[in-house]
Amino acid sequence: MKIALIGYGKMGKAIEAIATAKGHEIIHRIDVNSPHLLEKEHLQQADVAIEFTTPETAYDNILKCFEANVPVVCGTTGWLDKLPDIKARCLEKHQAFLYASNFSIGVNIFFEINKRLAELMASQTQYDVRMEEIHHTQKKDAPSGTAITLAEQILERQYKKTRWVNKERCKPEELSIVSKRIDPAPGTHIVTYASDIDDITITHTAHSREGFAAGAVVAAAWLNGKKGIFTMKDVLNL
Ligand SMILES: NC(=O)c1ccc[n+]([C@@H]2O[C@H](COP(=O)([O-])OP(=O)(O)OC[C@H]3O[C@@H](n4cnc5c(N)ncnc54)[C@H](O)[C@@H]3O)[C@@H](O)[C@H]2O)c1
Ligand SMILES: O=C(O)C1=N[C@H](C(=O)O)CCC1
Repeated sequence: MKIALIGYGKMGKAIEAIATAKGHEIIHRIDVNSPHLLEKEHLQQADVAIEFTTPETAYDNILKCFEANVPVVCGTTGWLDKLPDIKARCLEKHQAFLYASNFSIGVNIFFEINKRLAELMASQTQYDVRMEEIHHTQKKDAPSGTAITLAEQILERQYKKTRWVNKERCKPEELSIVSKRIDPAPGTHIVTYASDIDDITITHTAHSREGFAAGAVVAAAWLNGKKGIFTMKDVLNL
């Protein structure tokens, strides 16, 4: 599979290592210094594009992939206000798009556990739910995309909570997400249900970026040749 890497930072480099080891070919490494490689004539040489850049650049990069008729796997977080628009344009232009706030298999299983736990706790009103996420200090967005996914899963099932907030002290109807930035944390997510009697805590701790990168490569191989909008649930059959 010929891959165009859009974003050649920490994730781009981790993806390159895994994709190359699996026998895939990286035909473009695109970053802020090589914007010309985002032109159609270059992008269309790839079977699939993998986009890990910045909250400010993901939207335009994805549209360029659609213009070049290249399936795109995107892991950039912090731009989700534009996701409905990207999905509409993907369908309108008959393209292929797969977004995940977190590509690791472990986190995608954690998402399923989080949903089930939220369902079980919905009627246990003696517990109050809160969240914490810990990442490295270079991270641009807060809360993390993964934390937002977890929070939305809880909000869909916990009738006591009406919205998430990115602070510790909040109203009873708000779901607190505390963001900590500590090097070199690749990504830790903690969901706690606390009561006077006991606490239930679920935690996912990434030990490196390998899981995110490996998941993105699996997703890219899966998306190659398909049309439509997909998630990691489709890839992993969860
Ligand atoms: N979904 C996941 O599993 C997952 C995992 C880790 C990180 N992320 C997200 O991926 C994104 C990138 O993370 P990172 O740690 O690699 O960041 P990074 O800062 O190390 O790298 C970002 C790269 O994007 C490049 N870039 C900036 N503007 C660009 C543009 N217009 N076109 C092409 N490239 C451009 C930069 O040159 C840099 O190489 C972040 O949003 C992060 O939150 C997602
Ligand atoms: O390093 C990052 O940045 C990460 N971003 C994703 C998020 O925002 O959830 C996934 C974990 C690592």
